[in-house]
Amino acid sequence: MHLRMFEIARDALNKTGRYQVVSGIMSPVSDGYKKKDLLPAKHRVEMLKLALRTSDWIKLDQWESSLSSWTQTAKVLRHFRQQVEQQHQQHGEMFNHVKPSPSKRRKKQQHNTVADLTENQLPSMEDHSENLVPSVKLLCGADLLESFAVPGLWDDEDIEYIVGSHGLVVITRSGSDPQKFIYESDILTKYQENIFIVTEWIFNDISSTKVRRALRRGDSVKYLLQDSVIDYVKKHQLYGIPDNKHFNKMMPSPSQDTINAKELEMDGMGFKGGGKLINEIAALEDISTNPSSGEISVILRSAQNKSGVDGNCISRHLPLHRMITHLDKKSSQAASTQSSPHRLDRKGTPSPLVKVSTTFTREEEPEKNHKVSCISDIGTLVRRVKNVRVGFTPETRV
Ligand SMILES: Nc1ncnc2c1ncn2[C@@H]1O[C@H](COP(=O)(O)OP(=O)(O)OP(=O)(O)O)[C@@H](O)[C@H]1O
Ligand SMILES: O=C(O)c1ccc[n+]([C@@H]2O[C@H](COP(=O)([O-])O)[C@@H](O)[C@H]2O)c1
Repeated sequence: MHLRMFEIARDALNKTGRYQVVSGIMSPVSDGYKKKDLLPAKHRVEMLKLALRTSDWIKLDQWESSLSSWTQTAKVLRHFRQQVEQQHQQHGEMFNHVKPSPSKRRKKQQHNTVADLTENQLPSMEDHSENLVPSVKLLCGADLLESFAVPGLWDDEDIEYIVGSHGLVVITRSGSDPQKFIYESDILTKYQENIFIVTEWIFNDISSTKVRRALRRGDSVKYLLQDSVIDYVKKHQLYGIPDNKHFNKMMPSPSQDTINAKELEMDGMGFKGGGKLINEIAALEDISTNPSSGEISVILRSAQNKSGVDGNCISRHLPLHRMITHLDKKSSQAASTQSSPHRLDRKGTPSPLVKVSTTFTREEEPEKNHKVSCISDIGTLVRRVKNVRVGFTPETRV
């Protein structure tokens, strides 16, 4: 949501026609902030780098995080203003996407020097010339605005400086009422012209605390964080994620998922990104269940290898050490016979051909791995069998 906030704010400001947002700056707090669960800046910075790879306008700035002690937000904003002014002097045109006409530009050059600008002014579309220095505003959620009222948390003069000299862009958050909060605060009411409230209608009650909690519990956070960030968290065992094989299999690498999806287009074998994928065509020969033990067996017969040890086809139990990522019934020559699991039970019915894709990760040798990580299409079959529990015992067959 920290990244979404930038997008929401940019849209809202640009739509007014009075602003053109030229850049977003993400400034991770220093380790000196000592907030509970705050990871070392080194990791937070790396995760941000990964998360920001897909943005061409939100930039990571490491100045604040590189300091050993915590810096108040007012000072951080002052720092960025100075930086923006410096950059503007050196490469003024970098902030200009819309070039005014030469006559207009001359006029602006005469009147809009850095000193002419009030500190909280952002360049409007009309005034968009190289002589306008972009202003720096603090982007926050409504809860941060409301934290201004927490006794002893913020210095009054800092609040005045932040709101009076820079300005705020506040994204609404469930449970908050920024308008009311501003109304009840004398200082905020005084500078309310500088507070831009953006009502976000696509409510998203996500919070870092909740994401960290999910990670700690080994729950999936896919689609809440970028895949690359999830991989980083896993690799470095951050946020107390369970360091055990069970967890690793319950939350397989998202990048691996992507690779598998691509690989599924092709038949054959391959190693990519640390994972080994085997696609094979097999005949679904039998599915049987044992309600008392919870055991489920699927017997597949390799369609390629017709010469079995006993002279028949090789029947293969798919043990749980395999992660069945895909059981493609569309490739079946007799897909319709699969609609009823009872039919599958009956020996002698034509064996439907299925395409099975299994994935092993390099670190996890299949022989040692006895737990199911993911069952996709076969789950439909399994759900139809009443009173069957999928067990996680080494003997269980799927
Ligand atoms: N879902 C959200 N909607 C609007 N603003 C948000 C949301 N999540 C975070 N923010 C804002 O992001 C900024 C960074 O805050 P912070 O790091 O405390 O995020 P958080 O997700 O609320 O974290 P935590 O759960 O640890 O309090 C704050 O201004 C906060 O208001
Ligand atoms: O400057 C202050 O007095 C101040 C007081 C409280 C919080 N902040 C900043 O607010 C940001 C969010 O803080 P938090 O604790 O809500 O994650 C973080 O960048 C802090 O440095 C800043």
